[in-house]
Amino acid sequence: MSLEDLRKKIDDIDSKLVELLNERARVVVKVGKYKDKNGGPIYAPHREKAVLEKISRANTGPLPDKTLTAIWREMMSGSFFLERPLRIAFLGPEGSFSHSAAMLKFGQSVDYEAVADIRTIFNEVSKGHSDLGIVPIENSAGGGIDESLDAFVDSDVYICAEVYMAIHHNLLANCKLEDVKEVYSKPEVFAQCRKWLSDTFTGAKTIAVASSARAAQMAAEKPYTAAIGSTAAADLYGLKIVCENIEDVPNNVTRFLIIGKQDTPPTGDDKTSLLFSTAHKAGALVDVLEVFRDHGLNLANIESRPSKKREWEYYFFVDFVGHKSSEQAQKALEAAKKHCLQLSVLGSYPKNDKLL
Ligand SMILES: O=C(O)C(=O)C[C@]1(C(=O)O)C=C[C@@H](O)C=C1
Repeated sequence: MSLEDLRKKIDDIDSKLVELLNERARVVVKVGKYKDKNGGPIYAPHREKAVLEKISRANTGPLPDKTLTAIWREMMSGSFFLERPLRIAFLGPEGSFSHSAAMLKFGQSVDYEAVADIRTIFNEVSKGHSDLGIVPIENSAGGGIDESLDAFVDSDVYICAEVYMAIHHNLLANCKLEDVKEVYSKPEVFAQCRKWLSDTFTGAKTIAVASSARAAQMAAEKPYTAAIGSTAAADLYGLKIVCENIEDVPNNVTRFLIIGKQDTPPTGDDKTSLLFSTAHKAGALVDVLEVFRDHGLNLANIESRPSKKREWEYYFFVDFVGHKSSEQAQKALEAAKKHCLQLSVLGSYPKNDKLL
């Protein structure tokens, strides 16, 4: 067959695909009307998981799963647009890692709201100014993100989903490496590049700012300064990539949480996040953790933060594998409460959604 014939075939298939996509979209419009009438959140993470799994199972190739997943994520972004355009708050400005994660997860057909700090994301969602927010919670090399953990303590938002994204850091500047006098970034980013920074610079000062994208904006404005950030930030703010992939650990992954005011139903493959505090007495934390062991619930993560109310009193953040609605989880939560000053479930959500 000639190239022209092959391209004619592609054109015919494309026309059929457009028709099929719009046939799906017309059903989505009906789903939107149903939700309007009967209630129910526009974003349905449990259904999204089921759709993406079904697509992978149906895929016999030659397209890789990741291509189809990206297409379907974009299609579901279009679904939001048709049902009710969603507004999603992220740690801005544009070009931050949170922005990349948000766009990979929610696509091109939603509205994004860039805010200046993580607490504002919680406030925007809490007040209903944004439907959802995306917040970094943990990095594979640097550990917990304190600002996000602390914001959960006095917020009424829930966790409705989690996503993991590989993070590559770059030194961005408009001068030579040896001329850099100041380096801007987020404290957590410095922590992820600590070895590289100490091996590379003797004189340059590191200056902490609210986000890596804000750092890039600042480095673009002041001579002989650099930022550590994404390649997207370099493009957006007109900086050169002076050194690539400077993270100390090659598999540098950040876990982000999607926060909202909605609950996510079980999928059979879920995680639950808890926040609790215990009295400052010997064995108090162990008593709580033993409850989960005794109920056969596998703990996936534990973090602590000072309560800031009384010295040496802490808030604990624990994730277990399973959904809060299961009988096993209900019993464990009842029992755990007896050992806590206060315990709240931050949310149950589908486990382990990996972004490309
Ligand atoms: O099933 C729904 O609730 C929908 O809104 C449809 C749909 C889809 O396009 O398949 C869109 C968005 C949701 O997050 C999940 C699924």
